[in-house]
Amino acid sequence: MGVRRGAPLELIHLLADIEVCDIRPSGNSAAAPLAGAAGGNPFFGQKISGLAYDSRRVQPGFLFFCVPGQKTDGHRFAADAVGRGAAALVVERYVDVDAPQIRVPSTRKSMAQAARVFYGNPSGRMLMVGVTGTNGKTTTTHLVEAILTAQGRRVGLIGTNGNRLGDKSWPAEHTTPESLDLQALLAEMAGEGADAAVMEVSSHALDQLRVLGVDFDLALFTNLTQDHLDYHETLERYRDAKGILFRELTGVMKGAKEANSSGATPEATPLQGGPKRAIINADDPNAGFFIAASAAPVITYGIDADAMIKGRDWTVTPQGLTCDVLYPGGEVRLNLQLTGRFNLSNALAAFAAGWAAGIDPEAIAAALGTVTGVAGRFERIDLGQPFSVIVDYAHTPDGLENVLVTARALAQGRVITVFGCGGDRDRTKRPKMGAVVARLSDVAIVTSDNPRTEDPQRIIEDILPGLADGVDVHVEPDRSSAIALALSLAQPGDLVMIAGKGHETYQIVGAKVLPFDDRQIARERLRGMGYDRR
Ligand SMILES: CC(=O)N[C@H]1[C@@H](OP(=O)(O)OP(=O)(O)OC[C@H]2O[C@@H](n3ccc(=O)[nH]c3=O)[C@H](O)[C@@H]2O)O[C@H](CO)[C@@H](O)[C@@H]1O[C@H](C)C(=O)N[C@@H](C)C(=O)N[C@H](CCC(=O)O)C(=O)O
Ligand SMILES: Nc1ncnc2c1ncn2[C@@H]1O[C@H](COP(=O)(O)OP(=O)(O)OP(=O)(O)O)[C@@H](O)[C@H]1O
Ligand SMILES: N[C@H](CCC[C@H](N)C(=O)O)C(=O)O
Ligand SMILES: [Mg+2]
Repeated sequence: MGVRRGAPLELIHLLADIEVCDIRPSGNSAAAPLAGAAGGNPFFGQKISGLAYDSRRVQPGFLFFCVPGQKTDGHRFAADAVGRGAAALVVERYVDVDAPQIRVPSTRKSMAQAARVFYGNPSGRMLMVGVTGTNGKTTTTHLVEAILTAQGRRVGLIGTNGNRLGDKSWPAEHTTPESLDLQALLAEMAGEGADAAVMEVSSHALDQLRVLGVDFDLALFTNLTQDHLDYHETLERYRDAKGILFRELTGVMKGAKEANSSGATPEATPLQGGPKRAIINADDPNAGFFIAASAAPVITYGIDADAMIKGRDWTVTPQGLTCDVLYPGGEVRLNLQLTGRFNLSNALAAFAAGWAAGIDPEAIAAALGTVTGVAGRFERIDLGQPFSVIVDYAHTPDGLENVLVTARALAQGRVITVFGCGGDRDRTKRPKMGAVVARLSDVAIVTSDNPRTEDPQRIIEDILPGLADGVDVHVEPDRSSAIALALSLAQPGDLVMIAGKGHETYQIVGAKVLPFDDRQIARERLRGMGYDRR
C-alpha cells in the first residue's frame, strides 16, 4: 500500500503543517533553515506526485519518508527510493544520497500530517467513529456500520476483516492501516460518496501515530485485558496507548451530510454542532482511566455497572439475545441475532454511539436486530451434524473466557476446544489461554495458530503449563488434523469450539502465508463424516 495517488501537490504546501528542523536543498549541500518566503524557498515550484514509506512502492515524483522501525530503518532505503524516482526525502538524520532532504523530529508524525494534507483531509468531511479495546472492535464496528447505514448514510468500514463501503471492498493488511494508506483509503471512500466511516483503532496504530490527523467525532472503548505485551511491554503502557484516542477528542461533532445535487440539505442529527463524545464501557475496571483521559464529554454504557446506556433483563439463547436498554429518557427492547453476553456489551457500545449521534433509539434497536453475524465471530458451521461446531476469533485469555462461558451455557454435552497461540506475539498470554480453556472445556486440543517464525512445538510448550489436571488434553500441532480429531471425538449434544483464527483464510508458517480456513476445513471434515446439509 502507500501508492494510491492523490492530485500532485506543491511540496511547500505539504510541509506547511510539518515541524521541520532544517533542510538540505540538494544532495550533500549544507543544512539550512526552510525559508518562509515562497520566492526564497528552494522547494518553490517542486510538485509531489505521491507519498511512500516503503521504498519498493516509490514512483517518479514521490516524497519518501524514511521511517526508523523495529526490524529495519527506512533511512537505509533512501538510495533505493531515489533510484525509483523519489523527488525528495523526509528524514530524521541526513543520509548520504544525492536528493533534497527535509529533516524532521519524527518521520512517522510528519508522514501522518503530510498524508492528511495530500489526500485533502477526508475525515474532516465525514462522521468519524473510532473503536479501540482489546476485544470486540471488529464486532462493534460492524454494529455501528449497520446503525448508520439504516439512517441512509454511506458508511466506510475499516478493520481486521477488511475495508468496505457498500458493495466495494479493499483488502486489509492491518486492522488499522498505516497513516498514508488510511488517509488514501478515507479519501477514496469520500470520493465514492461516504459521509461516515467507522474504524478499528489498534493500540499499535495509536502508538505509531497511524491515526494522527484523523478527525474522530466519536471514540469508543470496549475493554482492556491482556494482549500485545510483546509490543507494549506492560499493561499500563498498552492502556496509555489506547488512551491517546480519547485525549485528542476535542471540538465539535461534524458529519452533517453535504448538500445533495438538488441543493437540499438532508436533516441534521440533533447532536451535530454539539461536542464530540467518548463512549466508555463502565463495566471495565479501566473505565475511570478512560473517562479521565477523555477530552470530550463521556457517555457510559454497561450491563453490571451504573451507566447512562444500561442493559438489563437480558437473556442469551443459541440464536441470539434479548435485552432491555435504558437510556436517558426512555427504554427500548433489543432483539439481537448475535449470541453471548459479550456481544450484548458490544451492542450497548454501538447503541451508545448511535444515541450520541442523535439517532432515534427505536431505529438503533431495529438496525442492531438486522445484523446476522460477523465473519469468524461465533460463526456456526452446520451441516446437519448432531453437535455444534463454532469458529471464533478468540485469541486472548479474555476473548476465550467470554466465548467459552457462552459455549458452556449453550452446549448440552461437552465443550471440546481446539486452539493454539500466534507466534512472534505476546508469549505471556499462552499459559493463561491454556488455563482458561482447561477451566471451561472438557476436552482441550492444543494445536498451532499462526506460528510465524517460531517453532510450533515451542509455542505449544508455552501453553501446556496452563492446562490443569481434570481436562482431557490432546496435542496435535497440525491444525487441520486437530480439527478432524475434535470432530471425530464429538458426541451428540457436544459443542466443538475452533478458536483463534476466525475469518482468517491463511496460516502464517515461517514467512509463508499458506491457504487455510478453519470453516472450510471443518466443513470438509464434516462432509467426510457423511453430513452434507449446505
Ligand atoms: C510491530 C508493528 O506494528 N510494526 C509495523 C511497523 O513496522 P516497523 O516500524 O518496525 O518497520 P520496519 O519493518 O522496521 O521497516 C522500517 C521502514 O523501512 C521501510 N522499508 C523496509 C524494507 C524495504 O525494502 N524498503 C523500505 O522502505 C518500511 O516500509 C518501513 O517504513 O510499521 C510497518 C509499516 O507500516 C508495519 O507494516 C509493521 O506492521 C507489522 C508487519 C505487524 O505485524 N503489525 C501488527 C502487530 C499490527 O500492527 N497489528 C495491529 C492489530 C493488533 C490488534 O488489534 O490485535 C494492526 O493494526 O494491524
Ligand atoms: N466485548 C467483548 N469482550 C470480550 N471478548 C469479546 C468481546 N467481543 C468479542 N469477544 C471475543 O473476542 C474475539 C474477537 O472479537 P473481535 O474480532 O470483535 O475483536 P477485536 O477487538 O476486533 O480483535 P482484534 O484485536 O484481533 O482486531 C471474538 O471472536 C470473541 O471471542
Ligand atoms: N490482531 C491480532 C490477531 C491475532 C490472531 C491470531 N490468529 C494470531 O495470529 O495470533 C494480533 O495481531 O495479535
Ligand atoms: Mg479486529
